[in-house]
Amino acid sequence: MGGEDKEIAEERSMVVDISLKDLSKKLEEFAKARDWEKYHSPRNLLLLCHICQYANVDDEQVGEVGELSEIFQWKGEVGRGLPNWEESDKEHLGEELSDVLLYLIRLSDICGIDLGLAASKKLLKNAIKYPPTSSSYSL
Ligand SMILES: Nc1ccn([C@H]2C[C@H](O)[C@@H](COP(=O)(O)OP(=O)(O)OP(=O)(O)O)O2)c(=O)n1
Repeated sequence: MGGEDKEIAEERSMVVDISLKDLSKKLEEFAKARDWEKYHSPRNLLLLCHICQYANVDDEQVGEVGELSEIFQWKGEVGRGLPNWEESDKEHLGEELSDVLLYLIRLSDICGIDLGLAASKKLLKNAIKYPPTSSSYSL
């Protein structure tokens, strides 16, 4: 089995409940195997993640958050659980959400930020700022 086939077979058999750290490691391996580490600078990753890039007038590229927004464009308000959406649309949404998550994880890793730890600390900070019994604040 070739290197690429082996990588794909491993991905298929992967457990679903994966940690941010494991994803981070997989992204590092993915970039290394393709010699893409040189492209994964913080600035490039941020651009790939969310900014519309115009290489020239005929070549418009939308960052991953842009692609995510396009899915919801013209759909109006959407109900919880996405009732009436085609399965293929839901699958597409999952892919675009994943692209955003993966670039954020890679950006964090390249910047030396432990995203799981940072997010846990932020959750705690949020809980202190907005106590559950308090009704005196409004969003
Ligand atoms: N320099 C790159 C390019 C891609 N990827 C990975 C991370 C993303 O999860 C995915 C993004 O791939 P594409 O740029 O091909 O984007 P899409 O999959 O969204 O394709 P398209 O824009 O054609 O819908 O590939 C990466 O790590 N580093």
